Amino acid sequence: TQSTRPQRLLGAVQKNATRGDPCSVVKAIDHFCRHKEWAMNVGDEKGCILDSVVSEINPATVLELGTYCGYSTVRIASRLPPHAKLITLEFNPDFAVIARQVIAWAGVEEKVQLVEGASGDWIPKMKEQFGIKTFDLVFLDHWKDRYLPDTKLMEECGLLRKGSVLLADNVICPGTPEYLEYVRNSPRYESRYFKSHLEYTKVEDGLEKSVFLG
Ligand SMILES: O=C(NCc1cccc(CNc2ccc3[nH]ncc3c2)c1)c1cc(-c2ccc(F)cc2)cc(O)c1O
Ligand SMILES: [Mg+2]
Repeated sequence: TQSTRPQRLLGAVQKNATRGDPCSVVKAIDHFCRHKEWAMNVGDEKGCILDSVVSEINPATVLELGTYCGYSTVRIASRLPPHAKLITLEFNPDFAVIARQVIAWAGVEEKVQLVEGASGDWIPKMKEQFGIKTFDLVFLDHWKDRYLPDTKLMEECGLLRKGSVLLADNVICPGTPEYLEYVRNSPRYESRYFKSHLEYTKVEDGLEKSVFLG
């Protein structure tokens, strides 16, 4: 039977990356997606912006919405301080199966909790299920029409504190117009656009970094 693109991406990691070396996992995925098959990872160019935001915040608690194959999960987890926790939500079970193996190959599973399900169901349960008070960083990379409703839900559930950072992928391509309008016009956020390109292409895309002001 035919393999899926995530399965072929995992194969490239197992063939070309060194177990326990997150950087080699990231490089193997980028090489595969640039030279073999495009895939919707945040990619190397936007990934460097993600890295700098993570290093700047040095977060103790991170929420990632949209794991896919675990590429950004590995990038973030490999930069977290000891005892920091990254919770990553994935709705698609086939993606989750692959992501767990990519995360394990990179050797960052200690810092990562992959939860299968939808953001709308899990965000209200974060505090009771995982003992989370607030998130220092949220990386939004799931269904683009969920960015705004989930941001409002996180506000309502008290998961954001003064200084919490939202970092949103794909605000240009595929685009998240309602989300952008909200964070750029709300007095409760200080928002900034980091211009870049759609992963592995010359098409414009970028990340929006929005600090919650409380
Ligand atoms: O759409 C995108 N990603 C989201 C996505 C997509 C499919 C499935 C899932 C299922 N995972 C999922 C769902 C709901 C969820 N709720 N909570 C967790 C959670 C997890 C998620 C995307 C697309 C493009 C793109 C494609 C084509 C093109 F031409 C240009 C650009 C580039 C990207 O960087 C992208 O990130
Ligand atoms: Mg994305």
